[in-house]
Amino acid sequence: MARAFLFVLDSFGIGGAPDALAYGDDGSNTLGHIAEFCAAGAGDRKGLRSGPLSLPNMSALGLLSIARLASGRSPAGMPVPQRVFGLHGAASEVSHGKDTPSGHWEIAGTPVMFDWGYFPAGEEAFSPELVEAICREAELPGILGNCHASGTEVIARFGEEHIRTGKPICYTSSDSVFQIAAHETHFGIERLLSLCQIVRRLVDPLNIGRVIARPFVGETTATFERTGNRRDYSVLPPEPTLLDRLVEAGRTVHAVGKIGDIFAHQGVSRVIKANGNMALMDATLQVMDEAQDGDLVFSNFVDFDMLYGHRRDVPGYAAALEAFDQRLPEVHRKLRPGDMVLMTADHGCDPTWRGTDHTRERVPIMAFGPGIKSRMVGIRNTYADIGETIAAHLGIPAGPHGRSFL
Ligand SMILES: O=P(O)(O)O[C@H]1O[C@H](CO)[C@@H](O)[C@H]1O
Ligand SMILES: [Mn+2]
Ligand SMILES: [Mn+2]
Repeated sequence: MARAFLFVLDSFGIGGAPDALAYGDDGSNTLGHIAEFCAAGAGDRKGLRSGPLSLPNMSALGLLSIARLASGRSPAGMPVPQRVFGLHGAASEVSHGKDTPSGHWEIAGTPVMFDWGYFPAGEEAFSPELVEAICREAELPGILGNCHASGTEVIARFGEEHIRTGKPICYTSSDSVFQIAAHETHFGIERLLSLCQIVRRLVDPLNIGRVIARPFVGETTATFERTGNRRDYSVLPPEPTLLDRLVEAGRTVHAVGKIGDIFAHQGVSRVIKANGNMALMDATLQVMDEAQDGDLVFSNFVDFDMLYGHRRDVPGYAAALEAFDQRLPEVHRKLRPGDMVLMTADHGCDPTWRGTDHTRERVPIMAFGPGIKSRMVGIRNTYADIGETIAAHLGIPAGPHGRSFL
Protein backbone atom coordinates (compact mmCIF):
# COMPACT_ATOMS: atom_id res chain seq x y z
CA MET A 1 0.00 0.00 0.00
CA ALA A 2 0.95 3.63 -0.48
CA ARG A 3 1.84 6.47 1.85
CA ALA A 4 1.45 10.20 1.11
CA PHE A 5 3.40 13.21 2.35
CA LEU A 6 1.81 16.58 1.72
CA PHE A 7 4.00 19.64 2.36
CA VAL A 8 2.52 23.14 2.31
CA LEU A 9 5.17 25.84 1.87
CA ASP A 10 2.99 28.50 3.48
CA SER A 11 2.54 31.45 1.07
CA PHE A 12 4.86 30.19 -1.71
CA GLY A 13 2.78 31.55 -4.61
CA ILE A 14 3.95 31.62 -8.24
CA GLY A 15 1.82 34.52 -9.55
CA GLY A 16 -0.73 34.50 -12.37
CA ALA A 17 -4.01 34.09 -10.45
CA PRO A 18 -6.76 34.87 -13.00
CA ASP A 19 -8.77 36.78 -10.37
CA ALA A 20 -5.83 38.66 -8.76
CA LEU A 21 -7.16 42.06 -9.90
CA ALA A 22 -10.28 41.66 -7.74
CA TYR A 23 -7.99 41.38 -4.70
CA GLY A 24 -5.77 44.33 -5.65
CA ASP A 25 -3.00 41.80 -6.33
CA ASP A 26 -2.66 41.90 -10.11
CA GLY A 27 1.02 41.30 -10.89
CA SER A 28 1.92 39.90 -7.46
CA ASN A 29 4.26 36.92 -7.72
CA THR A 30 6.02 35.61 -4.62
CA LEU A 31 8.58 33.37 -6.37
CA GLY A 32 8.93 35.66 -9.41
CA HIS A 33 9.67 38.80 -7.43
CA ILE A 34 12.02 37.09 -4.98
CA ALA A 35 13.99 35.69 -7.95
CA GLU A 36 13.98 39.09 -9.69
CA PHE A 37 15.22 40.90 -6.57
CA CYS A 38 17.90 38.27 -5.92
CA ALA A 39 19.10 38.36 -9.54
CA ALA A 40 19.43 42.16 -9.25
CA GLY A 41 21.47 41.91 -6.02
CA ALA A 42 18.53 43.07 -3.86
CA GLY A 43 18.27 39.74 -2.10
CA ASP A 44 21.67 39.94 -0.46
CA ARG A 45 22.07 40.17 3.31
CA LYS A 46 25.44 40.00 4.98
CA GLY A 47 25.94 36.74 6.84
CA LEU A 48 22.70 35.28 5.44
CA ARG A 49 22.80 34.86 1.66
CA SER A 50 23.77 36.51 -1.62
CA GLY A 51 23.32 36.25 -5.38
CA PRO A 52 20.60 34.74 -7.59
CA LEU A 53 17.98 32.53 -5.97
CA SER A 54 19.28 28.97 -5.89
CA LEU A 55 16.69 26.18 -5.62
CA PRO A 56 18.32 23.27 -7.48
CA ASN A 57 16.08 20.54 -6.08
CA MET A 58 12.76 22.27 -6.63
CA SER A 59 14.02 23.37 -10.06
CA ALA A 60 14.69 19.71 -10.91
CA LEU A 61 11.10 18.99 -9.84
CA GLY A 62 9.76 21.41 -12.45
CA LEU A 63 9.42 24.65 -10.44
CA LEU A 64 10.74 26.86 -13.25
CA SER A 65 8.46 25.45 -15.95
CA ILE A 66 5.38 25.71 -13.78
CA ALA A 67 6.29 29.25 -12.73
CA ARG A 68 6.48 30.19 -16.42
CA LEU A 69 3.22 28.38 -17.14
CA ALA A 70 1.40 30.02 -14.21
CA SER A 71 2.55 33.60 -14.69
CA GLY A 72 3.95 33.81 -18.21
CA ARG A 73 7.44 34.68 -16.90
CA SER A 74 10.48 32.60 -16.00
CA PRO A 75 11.96 33.38 -12.58
CA ALA A 76 15.01 35.60 -13.20
CA GLY A 77 18.55 34.30 -12.73
CA MET A 78 17.63 30.70 -11.92
CA PRO A 79 19.48 28.11 -14.04
CA VAL A 80 17.19 25.82 -16.04
CA PRO A 81 17.84 22.16 -15.13
CA GLN A 82 18.81 19.69 -17.85
CA ARG A 83 16.09 17.27 -16.84
CA VAL A 84 12.91 17.57 -14.83
CA PHE A 85 11.80 14.76 -12.55
CA GLY A 86 8.43 14.20 -11.01
CA LEU A 87 4.94 15.35 -11.66
CA HIS A 88 4.46 19.11 -11.77
CA GLY A 89 1.83 21.75 -12.43
CA ALA A 90 0.11 24.77 -10.93
CA ALA A 91 -3.30 25.41 -9.38
CA SER A 92 -5.67 28.35 -9.05
CA GLU A 93 -7.84 28.82 -5.97
CA VAL A 94 -11.65 28.87 -6.21
CA SER A 95 -12.29 29.68 -2.53
CA HIS A 96 -13.12 33.36 -2.08
CA GLY A 97 -10.59 34.00 0.69
CA LYS A 98 -6.82 34.15 0.17
CA ASP A 99 -6.32 33.02 3.77
CA THR A 100 -4.61 29.99 5.28
CA PRO A 101 -7.70 27.92 6.23
CA SER A 102 -9.39 28.51 2.84
CA GLY A 103 -6.20 27.44 1.06
CA HIS A 104 -5.58 24.36 3.21
CA TRP A 105 -9.18 23.20 3.18
CA GLU A 106 -9.32 23.55 -0.61
CA ILE A 107 -6.04 21.61 -0.89
CA ALA A 108 -7.78 18.94 1.23
CA GLY A 109 -10.66 18.75 -1.27
CA THR A 110 -13.04 21.24 0.38
CA PRO A 111 -13.24 24.70 -1.25
CA VAL A 112 -14.77 27.50 0.84
CA MET A 113 -17.53 28.94 -1.32
CA PHE A 114 -19.05 31.31 1.26
CA ASP A 115 -17.71 34.69 2.34
CA TRP A 116 -16.00 35.00 5.70
CA GLY A 117 -16.79 37.90 7.98
CA TYR A 118 -14.09 40.60 8.01
CA PHE A 119 -13.39 43.49 10.37
CA PRO A 120 -13.42 46.98 8.79
CA ALA A 121 -10.17 48.86 8.12
CA GLY A 122 -11.42 52.24 9.45
CA GLU A 123 -10.88 53.87 12.87
CA GLU A 124 -11.99 50.95 15.03
CA ALA A 125 -11.87 47.39 13.72
CA PHE A 126 -14.02 45.93 16.52
CA SER A 127 -17.44 47.35 17.42
CA PRO A 128 -18.00 48.91 20.88
CA GLU A 129 -20.54 46.12 21.59
CA LEU A 130 -17.99 43.39 20.83
CA VAL A 131 -15.24 45.10 22.89
CA GLU A 132 -17.67 45.60 25.77
CA ALA A 133 -18.73 41.92 25.69
CA ILE A 134 -15.08 40.74 25.62
CA CYS A 135 -14.08 42.99 28.54
CA ARG A 136 -17.11 41.95 30.58
CA GLU A 137 -16.77 38.19 30.00
CA ALA A 138 -12.98 38.09 30.36
CA GLU A 139 -12.89 40.69 33.16
CA LEU A 140 -10.48 43.00 31.36
CA PRO A 141 -9.87 46.71 31.97
CA GLY A 142 -10.03 47.33 28.19
CA ILE A 143 -8.17 46.43 25.01
CA LEU A 144 -5.34 48.04 23.03
CA GLY A 145 -4.90 48.15 19.28
CA ASN A 146 -8.40 47.63 17.87
CA CYS A 147 -7.03 48.11 14.34
CA HIS A 148 -5.63 46.45 11.23
CA ALA A 149 -1.94 45.85 11.88
CA SER A 150 1.16 43.79 11.32
CA GLY A 151 1.71 41.62 14.39
CA THR A 152 5.29 42.64 15.06
CA GLU A 153 4.56 46.36 14.60
CA VAL A 154 1.51 46.30 16.86
CA ILE A 155 3.55 44.67 19.65
CA ALA A 156 6.31 47.28 19.25
CA ARG A 157 3.67 50.01 19.46
CA PHE A 158 1.54 48.79 22.36
CA GLY A 159 3.69 46.18 24.15
CA GLU A 160 4.92 48.40 26.98
CA GLU A 161 1.45 49.86 27.60
CA HIS A 162 0.09 46.28 27.60
CA ILE A 163 2.53 45.27 30.36
CA ARG A 164 1.63 48.41 32.35
CA THR A 165 -2.17 48.19 32.02
CA GLY A 166 -2.92 44.47 31.55
CA LYS A 167 -4.99 45.29 28.46
CA PRO A 168 -4.45 42.73 25.65
CA ILE A 169 -3.47 43.92 22.17
CA CYS A 170 -6.27 43.05 19.73
CA TYR A 171 -5.81 43.46 15.97
CA THR A 172 -6.85 42.06 12.63
CA SER A 173 -5.77 42.02 8.96
CA SER A 174 -7.40 41.65 5.56
CA ASP A 175 -7.93 38.00 6.60
CA SER A 176 -10.91 36.87 8.62
CA VAL A 177 -9.02 36.92 11.92
CA PHE A 178 -9.26 38.30 15.46
CA GLN A 179 -5.67 38.24 16.79
CA ILE A 180 -4.69 38.77 20.41
CA ALA A 181 -1.10 39.54 21.40
CA ALA A 182 -0.28 39.30 25.09
CA HIS A 183 2.84 38.84 27.19
CA GLU A 184 3.60 35.22 28.11
CA THR A 185 4.37 35.95 31.77
CA HIS A 186 2.98 39.43 32.59
CA PHE A 187 -0.42 38.56 31.14
CA GLY A 188 0.03 34.78 31.24
CA ILE A 189 -0.18 32.24 28.45
CA GLU A 190 -3.06 30.25 29.96
CA ARG A 191 -5.02 33.44 30.49
CA LEU A 192 -4.40 34.41 26.87
CA LEU A 193 -5.69 31.02 25.66
CA SER A 194 -8.85 31.28 27.81
CA LEU A 195 -9.41 34.80 26.49
CA CYS A 196 -9.14 33.46 22.91
CA GLN A 197 -11.78 30.84 23.68
CA ILE A 198 -14.16 33.52 24.99
CA VAL A 199 -13.53 35.65 21.91
CA ARG A 200 -13.96 32.60 19.67
CA ARG A 201 -17.51 32.17 20.97
CA LEU A 202 -18.29 35.91 20.69
CA VAL A 203 -17.15 36.20 17.05
CA ASP A 204 -18.84 32.99 15.86
CA PRO A 205 -22.00 34.92 14.84
CA LEU A 206 -19.77 37.25 12.76
CA ASN A 207 -18.45 34.30 10.72
CA ILE A 208 -14.80 35.00 11.63
CA GLY A 209 -12.46 32.25 10.46
CA ARG A 210 -9.89 32.30 13.26
CA VAL A 211 -9.09 33.73 16.66
CA ILE A 212 -5.32 33.63 17.10
CA ALA A 213 -3.25 33.82 20.29
CA ARG A 214 0.05 35.64 19.62
CA PRO A 215 2.10 35.39 22.83
CA PHE A 216 5.34 37.33 23.15
CA VAL A 217 8.23 37.85 25.58
CA GLY A 218 10.70 40.67 26.30
CA GLU A 219 10.44 43.75 28.47
CA THR A 220 10.86 46.67 26.09
CA THR A 221 9.91 47.69 22.57
CA ALA A 222 13.44 46.85 21.45
CA THR A 223 13.39 43.33 22.90
CA PHE A 224 9.79 42.11 22.35
CA GLU A 225 9.69 38.83 20.44
CA ARG A 226 6.83 36.51 19.54
CA THR A 227 7.22 32.93 20.72
CA GLY A 228 6.37 29.57 19.16
CA ASN A 229 3.30 29.25 21.40
CA ARG A 230 0.95 30.72 18.84
CA ARG A 231 -2.43 29.01 18.88
CA ASP A 232 -5.19 29.25 16.25
CA TYR A 233 -8.86 28.70 17.07
CA SER A 234 -10.52 27.95 13.75
CA VAL A 235 -14.14 27.25 12.88
CA LEU A 236 -14.80 23.77 11.46
CA PRO A 237 -14.35 23.21 7.72
CA PRO A 238 -17.73 23.48 5.93
CA GLU A 239 -17.73 19.83 4.81
CA PRO A 240 -15.70 16.73 5.66
CA THR A 241 -12.19 17.14 4.22
CA LEU A 242 -9.71 14.61 2.86
CA LEU A 243 -8.49 14.26 6.45
CA ASP A 244 -11.94 13.21 7.73
CA ARG A 245 -12.32 10.82 4.80
CA LEU A 246 -8.98 9.17 5.58
CA VAL A 247 -9.71 8.80 9.29
CA GLU A 248 -13.15 7.40 8.39
CA ALA A 249 -11.36 4.83 6.21
CA GLY A 250 -9.26 3.79 9.20
CA ARG A 251 -6.09 5.63 8.18
CA THR A 252 -3.84 7.74 10.40
CA VAL A 253 -3.40 11.45 9.62
CA HIS A 254 -0.17 12.84 11.10
CA ALA A 255 -0.42 16.65 11.37
CA VAL A 256 2.94 18.41 11.57
CA GLY A 257 3.11 22.09 12.63
CA LYS A 258 -0.06 24.13 12.54
CA ILE A 259 -2.09 21.67 10.41
CA GLY A 260 -4.03 20.44 13.49
CA ASP A 261 -5.13 23.98 14.38
CA ILE A 262 -5.97 24.86 10.76
CA PHE A 263 -8.37 21.91 10.55
CA ALA A 264 -9.81 22.60 14.04
CA HIS A 265 -8.45 19.12 14.84
CA GLN A 266 -11.08 17.47 12.60
CA GLY A 267 -9.69 14.40 10.85
CA VAL A 268 -6.38 14.73 12.68
CA SER A 269 -5.16 11.56 14.39
CA ARG A 270 -1.91 12.91 15.73
CA VAL A 271 -0.34 16.36 16.20
CA ILE A 272 3.41 16.92 16.03
CA LYS A 273 4.42 20.50 16.88
CA ALA A 274 7.74 22.18 16.14
CA ASN A 275 8.94 25.76 15.97
CA GLY A 276 10.61 26.95 12.78
CA ASN A 277 10.99 25.46 9.30
CA MET A 278 14.11 23.44 10.08
CA ALA A 279 12.56 21.88 13.21
CA LEU A 280 9.39 21.24 11.21
CA MET A 281 11.49 19.44 8.59
CA ASP A 282 13.25 17.40 11.31
CA ALA A 283 9.84 16.43 12.74
CA THR A 284 8.54 15.54 9.27
CA LEU A 285 11.56 13.31 8.58
CA GLN A 286 10.99 11.51 11.86
CA VAL A 287 7.31 10.96 11.09
CA MET A 288 8.33 9.61 7.67
CA ASP A 289 9.98 6.74 9.57
CA GLU A 290 6.90 6.13 11.70
CA ALA A 291 4.03 6.44 9.20
CA GLN A 292 2.35 3.19 8.18
CA ASP A 293 1.03 2.09 4.82
CA GLY A 294 -2.10 4.07 3.92
CA ASP A 295 -1.21 7.06 6.14
CA LEU A 296 -1.02 10.75 5.32
CA VAL A 297 1.66 13.00 6.78
CA PHE A 298 0.58 16.63 6.35
CA SER A 299 3.18 19.31 7.20
CA ASN A 300 2.92 23.08 7.11
CA PHE A 301 6.11 25.16 6.82
CA VAL A 302 4.98 28.45 8.29
CA ASP A 303 8.16 30.56 8.37
CA PHE A 304 7.91 31.55 4.69
CA ASP A 305 4.66 33.35 5.47
CA MET A 306 4.91 34.42 9.08
CA LEU A 307 8.56 35.46 9.32
CA TYR A 308 9.26 36.67 5.78
CA GLY A 309 6.16 37.16 3.57
CA HIS A 310 4.16 39.30 6.03
CA ARG A 311 7.34 41.06 7.12
CA ARG A 312 8.11 41.88 3.44
CA ASP A 313 11.63 40.47 3.87
CA VAL A 314 13.06 39.37 0.49
CA PRO A 315 16.50 38.10 1.67
CA GLY A 316 14.83 36.28 4.57
CA TYR A 317 12.28 34.59 2.30
CA ALA A 318 14.99 33.68 -0.25
CA ALA A 319 17.24 32.19 2.44
CA ALA A 320 14.31 30.20 3.87
CA LEU A 321 13.51 28.78 0.42
CA GLU A 322 17.15 27.85 -0.13
CA ALA A 323 17.41 26.16 3.28
CA PHE A 324 14.20 24.20 2.62
CA ASP A 325 15.38 23.15 -0.84
CA GLN A 326 18.63 21.84 0.65
CA ARG A 327 16.67 19.44 2.87
CA LEU A 328 14.79 17.73 0.02
CA PRO A 329 17.45 15.04 -0.61
CA GLU A 330 16.88 13.91 3.01
CA VAL A 331 13.17 13.55 2.25
CA HIS A 332 14.01 11.62 -0.89
CA ARG A 333 16.20 9.18 1.03
CA LYS A 334 13.30 8.33 3.37
CA LEU A 335 10.99 7.20 0.58
CA ARG A 336 9.75 3.62 0.29
CA PRO A 337 8.08 1.97 -2.72
CA GLY A 338 4.53 3.35 -3.07
CA ASP A 339 5.32 6.69 -1.40
CA MET A 340 4.42 10.07 -2.86
CA VAL A 341 5.58 13.48 -1.67
CA LEU A 342 3.51 16.43 -2.91
CA MET A 343 4.61 20.03 -2.30
CA THR A 344 2.33 23.00 -2.77
CA ALA A 345 1.25 26.29 -1.14
CA ASP A 346 -1.94 27.80 0.27
CA HIS A 347 -1.77 31.38 -1.17
CA GLY A 348 0.90 33.96 -1.96
CA CYS A 349 2.57 36.55 0.30
CA ASP A 350 4.78 38.49 -2.08
CA PRO A 351 7.49 40.15 0.04
CA THR A 352 7.85 42.93 -2.55
CA TRP A 353 4.15 43.81 -2.54
CA ARG A 354 2.45 46.82 -0.90
CA GLY A 355 1.08 46.37 2.62
CA THR A 356 1.71 43.26 4.70
CA ASP A 357 -1.12 40.94 3.62
CA HIS A 358 -1.35 37.75 1.54
CA THR A 359 -1.45 38.02 -2.25
CA ARG A 360 -3.85 36.16 -4.55
CA GLU A 361 -1.67 33.88 -6.68
CA ARG A 362 -1.50 30.48 -8.26
CA VAL A 363 0.43 27.84 -6.33
CA PRO A 364 2.97 25.22 -7.45
CA ILE A 365 2.36 21.47 -7.48
CA MET A 366 5.49 19.30 -7.34
CA ALA A 367 5.13 15.60 -6.64
CA PHE A 368 7.73 12.86 -6.58
CA GLY A 369 8.27 9.34 -5.34
CA PRO A 370 9.53 5.96 -6.52
CA GLY A 371 6.48 5.24 -8.71
CA ILE A 372 5.64 8.82 -9.74
CA LYS A 373 6.33 9.45 -13.43
CA SER A 374 7.70 12.76 -14.69
CA ARG A 375 4.74 14.62 -16.16
CA MET A 376 3.32 18.13 -16.52
CA VAL A 377 -0.26 18.25 -15.27
CA GLY A 378 -0.91 21.84 -16.40
CA ILE A 379 -2.85 24.51 -14.58
CA ARG A 380 -5.56 23.01 -12.40
CA ASN A 381 -8.73 25.05 -11.80
CA THR A 382 -8.89 24.25 -8.11
CA TYR A 383 -6.49 23.24 -5.35
CA ALA A 384 -9.00 20.45 -4.63
CA ASP A 385 -7.33 18.44 -7.43
CA ILE A 386 -4.40 18.06 -5.01
CA GLY A 387 -6.55 16.45 -2.30
CA GLU A 388 -8.23 14.18 -4.85
CA THR A 389 -4.83 13.11 -6.17
CA ILE A 390 -3.82 12.11 -2.66
CA ALA A 391 -7.16 10.32 -2.16
CA ALA A 392 -6.57 8.36 -5.37
CA HIS A 393 -2.97 7.60 -4.43
CA LEU A 394 -4.04 6.31 -1.01
CA GLY A 395 -6.92 4.32 -2.52
CA ILE A 396 -9.95 5.94 -0.87
CA PRO A 397 -13.12 6.92 -2.81
CA ALA A 398 -13.13 10.22 -4.71
CA GLY A 399 -14.74 13.28 -3.09
CA PRO A 400 -17.25 15.74 -4.55
CA HIS A 401 -14.77 18.49 -5.61
CA GLY A 402 -11.72 18.34 -7.83
CA ARG A 403 -10.17 15.58 -9.94
CA SER A 404 -7.09 13.48 -9.42
CA PHE A 405 -4.30 14.07 -11.92
CA LEU A 406 -2.78 10.61 -11.44
O1 LIG B 1 1.11 40.20 11.14
P1 LIG B 1 0.84 38.88 11.77
O2 LIG B 1 0.47 38.96 13.21
O3 LIG B 1 1.97 37.88 11.54
O4 LIG B 1 -0.49 38.36 11.09
C1 LIG B 1 -0.59 37.53 9.98
O5 LIG B 1 -0.98 36.28 10.49
C2 LIG B 1 -2.36 36.15 10.34
C3 LIG B 1 -2.75 34.71 10.41
O6 LIG B 1 -1.95 33.87 9.61
C4 LIG B 1 -2.66 36.83 9.04
O7 LIG B 1 -4.00 37.21 8.94
C5 LIG B 1 -1.70 37.98 9.05
O8 LIG B 1 -2.33 39.12 9.50
MN1 LIG C 1 -0.95 30.49 4.95
MN1 LIG D 1 -0.23 34.55 6.68
